[in-house]
Amino acid sequence: MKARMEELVDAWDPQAEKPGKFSTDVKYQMQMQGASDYFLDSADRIHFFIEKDAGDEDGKIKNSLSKARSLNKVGHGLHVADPVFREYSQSSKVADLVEELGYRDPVLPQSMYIFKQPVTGSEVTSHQDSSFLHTTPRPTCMGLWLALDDATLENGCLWARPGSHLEAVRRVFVRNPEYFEGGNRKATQLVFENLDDSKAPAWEWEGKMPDGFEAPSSGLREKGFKALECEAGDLVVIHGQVDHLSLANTSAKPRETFQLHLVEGPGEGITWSPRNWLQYPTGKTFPSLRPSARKRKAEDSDP
Ligand SMILES: O=C(O)CCC(=O)C(=O)O
Ligand SMILES: [Fe+2]
Repeated sequence: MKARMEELVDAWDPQAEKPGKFSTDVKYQMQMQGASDYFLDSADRIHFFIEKDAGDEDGKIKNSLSKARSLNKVGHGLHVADPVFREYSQSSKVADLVEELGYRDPVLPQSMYIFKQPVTGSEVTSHQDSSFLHTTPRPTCMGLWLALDDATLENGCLWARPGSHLEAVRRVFVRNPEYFEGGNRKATQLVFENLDDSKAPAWEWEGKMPDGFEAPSSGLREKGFKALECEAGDLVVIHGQVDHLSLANTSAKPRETFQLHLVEGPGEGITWSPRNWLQYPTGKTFPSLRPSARKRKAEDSDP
């Protein structure tokens, strides 16, 4: 996967494509990423997003940085658009695991390759994945987070808050009806909508890390987070309601990961929210991880 990503980055022409910037800082997300069609169009494609500090005003990569070192992540369709990532994402190994975890008609809406660059890799603020990949009548999102390097306290490993999987989804990140239905082109394209803020920790609503970025480890532990250090090749399974985050990588070591997100599909009476930021082009559906669907596909392509 690392070797394949190097090839994809080599072939990427930032001048031609004008990379999007990515940050989980809420205000920034509304202004910059929310204003980017490149982000909205990335669902079934391979799009490149640079760190917010890696670009100038028009999104051009600063001269001091190579394109490879500027990247925050690549998404959100590696699992459909690239053969190497597709092979892993739609493998029996992944499908069997997901089935064992109780999914009956799982589909794969999204994948991401996160770089968390040495020294410049920024934090991912605390969130529940079901805010970004929402289903009704109940949330069904699950993340499969694969470490491609050892992930430690030093280079920005994951942190999660045990027990938070029992809490409600507090907000959803949706396409703004004012923009998409009301035709207000001055409105932001994406907005957070509150579902249940009764139990939300104050720091979440301020769009901050629980600790305000200072003395991270102790602040996080006080708020109930635990570090999930792991080795390259480990897979962390993240329930869609679990609060999780990662801190900036201030070390010289890389921390690359490949993430898959799945939800339960229509066979189980579950509907992908038409308001989710991520929507496939008309006529296309998310790839299925259901064993029967995968078997049929393998037979179809068997010469
Ligand atoms: O890799 C990270 O730092 C965070 C990733 C994440 O939030 C996810 O995979 O859901
Ligand atoms: Fe996440």
